[in-house]
Amino acid sequence: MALFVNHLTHIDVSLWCPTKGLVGCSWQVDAQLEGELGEDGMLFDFGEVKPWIKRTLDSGLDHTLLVPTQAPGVEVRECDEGLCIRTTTPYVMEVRGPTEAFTLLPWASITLERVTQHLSAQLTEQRPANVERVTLTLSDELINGAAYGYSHGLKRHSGNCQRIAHGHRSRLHIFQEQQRQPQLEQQWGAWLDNRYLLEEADIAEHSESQLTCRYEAAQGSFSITLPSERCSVLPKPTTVENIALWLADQIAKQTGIATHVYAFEGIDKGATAQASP
Ligand SMILES: Nc1nc2c(c(=O)[nH]1)N=C([C@H](O)[C@H](O)COP(=O)(O)OP(=O)(O)OP(=O)(O)O)CN2
Repeated sequence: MALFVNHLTHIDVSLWCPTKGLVGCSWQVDAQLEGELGEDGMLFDFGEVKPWIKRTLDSGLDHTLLVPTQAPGVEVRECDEGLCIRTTTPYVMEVRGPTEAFTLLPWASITLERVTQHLSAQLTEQRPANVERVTLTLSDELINGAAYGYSHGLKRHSGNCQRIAHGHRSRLHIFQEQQRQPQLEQQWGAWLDNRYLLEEADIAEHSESQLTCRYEAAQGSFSITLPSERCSVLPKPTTVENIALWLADQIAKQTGIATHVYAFEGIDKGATAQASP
């Protein structure tokens, strides 16, 4: 007997890719549970499936930086903040933060298949009575048009969004004169893809080649150093509201036309803002 729950939740993470560097991802989570029926005729109450799986993901891998510890040039060590991750390929990066802000995975690269198996095994190990096996399916949102992955951290967020390197993969909709602008969407989506977005006030060091962003948050001290060309600096916190406002403003100035932006933060949510040149 098997029970399924589709669209159970989303996972928003950043991962270190040996070819692309820091990549923001959002994955949809579907779940299947196999086992025996209890006396109540149920395998596991639907009302409990979702909170149980969501709780496990939220307190584990969600909103962390996934680090493939066997990837070339990746070094992990303990530091005053908790953990220090250093990379060399494809670029030099250093991230420091509390241990729970990272998920260390003993692999050469992070793939959706490996993460899916890892989480399914973890949930199966912690399964409730009646349940014999839990199988998750993780998938990227199907996006017919422009999309971009980005990484950031929100130091004032009371939850796990304060972690300095978590990310999202997001749609981008741009309207001018009430019409979608697919060319502008592609252009800005490509420019934003795999960027690190940060608030100007959090810049600790900035040279032509490297930028360090550092802040204190409720969970601890965080810092990230990476190539300046990979970063975009916003005047305010990198909430999706401010990203929408910032993009609308930049695009209106670039094109000289009033612009309306729908910025998504991962799957199915976001903010909208308008700006005039
Ligand atoms: N109004 C806003 N609220 C939040 C923002 C924001 O920009 N504007 N941003 C965040 C974080 O960046 C966070 O990464 C969003 O993650 P989310 O998946 O929404 O967080 P939850 O775990 O609470 O939601 P799920 O149901 O698990 O997807 C937070 N808030």
